[in-house]
Amino acid sequence: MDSPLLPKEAGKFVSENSKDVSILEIGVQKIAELLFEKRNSKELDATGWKLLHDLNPQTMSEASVNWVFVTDTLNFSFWSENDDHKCLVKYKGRMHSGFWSLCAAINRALDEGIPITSASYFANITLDQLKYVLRSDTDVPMPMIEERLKVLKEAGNILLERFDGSFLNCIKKSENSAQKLLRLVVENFPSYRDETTFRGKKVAFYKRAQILIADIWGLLEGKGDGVFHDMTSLTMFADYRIPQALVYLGAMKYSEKLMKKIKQGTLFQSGDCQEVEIRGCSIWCIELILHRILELQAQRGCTNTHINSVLIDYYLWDYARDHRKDMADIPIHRVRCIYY
Ligand SMILES: Nc1nc2c(c(CN[C@H]3C=C[C@H](O)[C@@H]3O)cn2[C@@H]2O[C@H](COP(=O)(O)O)[C@@H](O)[C@H]2O)c(=O)[nH]1
Repeated sequence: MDSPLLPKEAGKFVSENSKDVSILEIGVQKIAELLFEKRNSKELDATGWKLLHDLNPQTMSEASVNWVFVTDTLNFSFWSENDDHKCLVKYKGRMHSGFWSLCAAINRALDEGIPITSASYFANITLDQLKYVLRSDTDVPMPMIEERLKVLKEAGNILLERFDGSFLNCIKKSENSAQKLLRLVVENFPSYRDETTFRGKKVAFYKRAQILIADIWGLLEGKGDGVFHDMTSLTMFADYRIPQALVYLGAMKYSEKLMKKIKQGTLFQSGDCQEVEIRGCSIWCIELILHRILELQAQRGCTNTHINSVLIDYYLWDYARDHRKDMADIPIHRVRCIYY
């Protein structure tokens, strides 16, 4: 079977053949200038992963690496039909929603003495135990609990059988290459194989596999086992938040027909043509933004920055979370799948 186009090439191919999603140069330029001004801030630095997000582990350890692996194995589909009625998890006095509700639930379980990040535990976890770990503090449960159980147990058993129960052993096999680690993850863990076909070509977005590598890089601050000499080969992570931010900021545009479907709350299927166009154009849009930032740096003689698509993604994702209300009239596209 022919191997798929990897995310960067996939994004380029999709954007060149997209009918309902387009990239707007003026918005690309605007975001590039916004981020250029922030080039030396913590928001655009690997250390921001811990400094800006207190639910993320704050210590570099094997346990923290496995925390990242469990969290990114479950890092998908948190949206609810009604945004005013959704899963919330209370942790240390604060309510958390979406992706952060998952992190809060993992930390709550660990505080309760449940070894949720130990492969020997989560490889054999029962549905009732997982429901307890991920329990909501509202009457709306976290979506897709059955799928979460399946992918978590599968990942736990593979980690025990092939990597002696620790994701750190998988990282060590990558020889400090993000691309090698990407291959190891998608070859060994089926739930990370975020691949589809578009206009007759196999394309891969690998959203959870790439964010897993990026989160390890962030946790380890790009040091020691977290040194990846090819971090710039990773793309943004094609989820449902970044497209919303790109449309809101004027860097991407949906056709009238597509925007109408999204505003009606249409449930798209993973792999639908328009869903692939949204994800693929998001990837390519961020690549164009990165290219513009590098041009601005060259024009203005700034050479010391280390910007890449991962840091642009992290910034825009946090931006989308912080501007949820401002973006209310740009709804997310709805999909239920295990990939994002
Ligand atoms: N592109 C991109 N997608 C991301 C993330 C993250 C979490 N990363 C944070 C953790 C440490 C880093 O510093 C990041 O701040 C989650 N997601 C995706 O978003 C969706 C959840 O959205 P909501 O329902 O609003 O929570 C869902 O598809 C989830 O898979 C990211 O960073 N980039």
